[in-house]
Amino acid sequence: MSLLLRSDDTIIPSPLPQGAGYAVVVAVGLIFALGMIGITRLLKKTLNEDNANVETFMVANRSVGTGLVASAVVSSWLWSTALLSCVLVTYLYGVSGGFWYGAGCTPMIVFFAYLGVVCKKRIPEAHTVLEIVRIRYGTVAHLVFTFLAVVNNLFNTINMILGAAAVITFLTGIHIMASTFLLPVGVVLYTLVGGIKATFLTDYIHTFVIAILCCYLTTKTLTHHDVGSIDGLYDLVVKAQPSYEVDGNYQGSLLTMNSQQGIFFAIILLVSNFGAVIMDTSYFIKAFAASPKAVVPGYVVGGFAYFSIPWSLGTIMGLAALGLESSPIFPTYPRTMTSLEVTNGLVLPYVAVAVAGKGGAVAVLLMTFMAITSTLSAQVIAVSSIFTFDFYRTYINKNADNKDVIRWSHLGVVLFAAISAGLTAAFNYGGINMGWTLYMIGVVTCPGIFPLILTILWNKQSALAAVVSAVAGLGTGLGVWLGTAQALFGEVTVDSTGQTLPCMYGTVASALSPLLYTVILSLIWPDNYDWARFTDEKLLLDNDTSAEESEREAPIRRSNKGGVLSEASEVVYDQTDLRWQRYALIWSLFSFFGIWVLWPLPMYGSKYIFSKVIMDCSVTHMVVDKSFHTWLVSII
Ligand SMILES: NC(N)=O
Repeated sequence: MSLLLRSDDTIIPSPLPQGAGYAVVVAVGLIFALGMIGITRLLKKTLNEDNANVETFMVANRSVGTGLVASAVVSSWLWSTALLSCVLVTYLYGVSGGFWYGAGCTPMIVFFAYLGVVCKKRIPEAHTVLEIVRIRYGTVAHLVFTFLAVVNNLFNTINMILGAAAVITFLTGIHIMASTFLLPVGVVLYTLVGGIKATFLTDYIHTFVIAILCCYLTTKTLTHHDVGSIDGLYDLVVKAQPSYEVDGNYQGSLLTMNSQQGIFFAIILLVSNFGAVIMDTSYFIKAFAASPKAVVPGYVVGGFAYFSIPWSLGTIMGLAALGLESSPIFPTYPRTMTSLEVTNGLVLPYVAVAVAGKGGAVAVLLMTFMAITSTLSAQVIAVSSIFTFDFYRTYINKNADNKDVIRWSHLGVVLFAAISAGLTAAFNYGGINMGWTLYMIGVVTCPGIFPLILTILWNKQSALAAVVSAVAGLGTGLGVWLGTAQALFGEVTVDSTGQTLPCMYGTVASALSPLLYTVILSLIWPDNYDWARFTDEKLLLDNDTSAEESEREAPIRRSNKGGVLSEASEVVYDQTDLRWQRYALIWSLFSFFGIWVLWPLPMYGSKYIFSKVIMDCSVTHMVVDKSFHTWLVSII
């Protein structure tokens, strides 16, 4: 990252008391857990949804509708990191930062609609994508991809907790270790009680609350007496410009898309986010949990709805931070923010406190808490599913019954939360913060992207090619990342490895080199996989209810592989769903070319500097977009 290395030891007093920190982190978490117990009981009574049945706990009987899928996609993708980082990159690079954050988060979610619908067609009874790898390629490939998937979930989770804990600590003064270890507690409780349905329901509530708080903060900023309006914000940025000449931006301007650092960040974010989504089993679980007709509209609406949140929040709050940093209302006044404060994600809380005082602090505290809990819940259930289906049921107890599997999935939830909180604490003590993980995460999360996609889409990719390309890709990415840090900065340290160029080259090498390796190996020694073989193995778990009891509760079907399926858990995929596959492909091409290429790149090429009128139009567009998407995801 090209941050000026500024430091100053003045500690900024927390705007809220420690009690508020504990109240939110512990009490709100417990309230969610209690609420979830009530909802789970209600669902069991009214809809016969029993979380003691593993198909319900893990994939919600594969019957979740479009609205919940869309809000769950937005919510599980709306990392606390995203809320903090979209403001951070606007502060660093100007208007391009917030835009690239939104644009770098949408195409992979929309593309996932395609992948999800193909998976549901080819292997409708799956719970995790790793089951698919095992059935196609066997044990070695299964272990390699399981390792890569867990690494991905771990790094994502650490990245989220690092940012959220730093912000909660600044806002309330509670010790950083307290927030690091207490944040996962409430999540574990309600996830244990509610299973994946809990994550869908809380995701809905979280998305709604976060969207309302974003509207509150951005409105409060634009109407603050030191800002006044969009024009006022523009004037503030123009006035502050001489203190913020950005290296690599056209004329150093904060108001241009022609930002070299901005586009490097855009590439890092786009590629590493493909890794974060494709290698995260929670997106596959959500696709498996959705009814076939809900996958595509759910992911497409969710992907597009997401774009407006970091774009608008990042642009308005990031520009306000630049405009107000030298004003007495800014918490760090008379000094500017240190590079550590910036990379810890404190730009958003500082500017929120500047424009809205304690109200702003409460809004950021709640937003961060809502974001971290919903995303953590998704991560926890993803790793729990790997632990249960890809470890316990595969290698320890092949004949595990429903009760065993539920017990192990609960154990997985607790273990993963504890390990990730422990590792976050270790990272913290090692001097690593959210900014560092934000930039380098793709190096470790991307090597499996192409081998995994081709496992689902290309019947010529062989087991050898999948395994070798992923492992060699990880080696290539790590080598390029560390080698570039050494070559450019003469040392391999936390500081040099967190810089933009080593992270960009490392991430791109991690993601693309496996494509080259796997295509070459598969052309030399091709596989010729028959997709029908995916359905040879029965993956659906029968529940433990006696036949007589089930007869009373739900109509019984016999699956073609002998399993007893309730009406709710029947896995259906008819040919009309091919239509959805086509739509998904069209939308994913549109999302990439529309949002990432055709819109921003001509603005980059033309070296355009935003005029006041265009700034007015842009900010109005983002506010309307955000309001519309909040409404859309809330009501469907
Ligand atoms: N959603 C992300 N990757 O910020």
